Amino acid sequence: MTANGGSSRSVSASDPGGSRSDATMTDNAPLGSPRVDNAVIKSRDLDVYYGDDQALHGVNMDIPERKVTALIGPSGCGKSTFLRSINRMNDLIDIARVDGDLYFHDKNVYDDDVDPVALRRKIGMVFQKPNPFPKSIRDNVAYGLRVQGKDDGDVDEKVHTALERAALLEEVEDQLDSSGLDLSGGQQQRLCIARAIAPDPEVILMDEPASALDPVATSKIEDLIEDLAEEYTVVIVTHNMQQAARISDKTAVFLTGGHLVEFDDTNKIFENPESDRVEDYITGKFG
Ligand SMILES: Nc1ncnc2c1ncn2[C@@H]1O[C@H](COP(=O)(O)OP(=O)(O)OP(=O)(O)O)[C@@H](O)[C@H]1O
Repeated sequence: MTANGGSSRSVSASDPGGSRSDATMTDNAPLGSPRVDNAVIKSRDLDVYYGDDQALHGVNMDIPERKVTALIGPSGCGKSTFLRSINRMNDLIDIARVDGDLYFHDKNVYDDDVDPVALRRKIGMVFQKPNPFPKSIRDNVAYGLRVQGKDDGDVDEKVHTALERAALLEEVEDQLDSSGLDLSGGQQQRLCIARAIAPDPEVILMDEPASALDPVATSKIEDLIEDLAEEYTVVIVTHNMQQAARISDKTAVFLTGGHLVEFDDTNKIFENPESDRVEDYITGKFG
């Protein structure tokens, strides 16, 4: 896959159309319980390359609906690469190439007829550093609606609803026309979350959303993520294992070289992982 839209993904011989609804997990499945009943996203033998370097190796994973799934592992193991492959943000990296399959509701997002922009309407993203626009609070959230073509009807009502869902409304209700840049870091991140949820996506991808925040702001974001999972499917990359243990339902552990080693209920991963290497990582023997 390249930024200019050319897809170089390979298509398996057993699946010449590039799409299959059964999405059977292969022998390459990680340890643990990688299959879930209510999966919204399924990756099957997903490889990602940057030029000649392979960043992900045959990732097989089911992501359950309306739960928080945490992606953890040491630096450079491919967590962000996997996250970005879900809504094809890797398309924006010239040298990135994807092999294998990534299903969203049983549709392979790498099929030729999938429009990545439309896909990102359904699968929104929040980044590590809060990145509000130099616009008013109202316009920051309304921008999310405009970009997604959902600025028909009552924009103000939608802005209010998104700010409320992002647990920010009470703090900014009287200053909707002030700049988003005047908010604290934690408020800016909740503003970005409001912008992401305003168009009402199904899935929210979060790449270390609290790593730039102080403990109080982090705690608010963690509470918010747990609340969001009542309505949305949340996938979060975090370096903070306590955070993963606190807020996630499922945890995927990637280890060096871009391998998904174990996937299971979060309690199981933190209390009784199957892999010795995962146990060593969880207990801080390497990081
Ligand atoms: N845009 C890029 N161009 C080239 N190589 C990249 C790019 N992004 C990531 N990589 C490489 O892919 C591998 C996985 O990186 P990735 O950022 O996905 O890991 P990560 O687990 O999220 O790391 P971290 O925890 O440090 O953010 C690394 O070797 C990295 O150097």
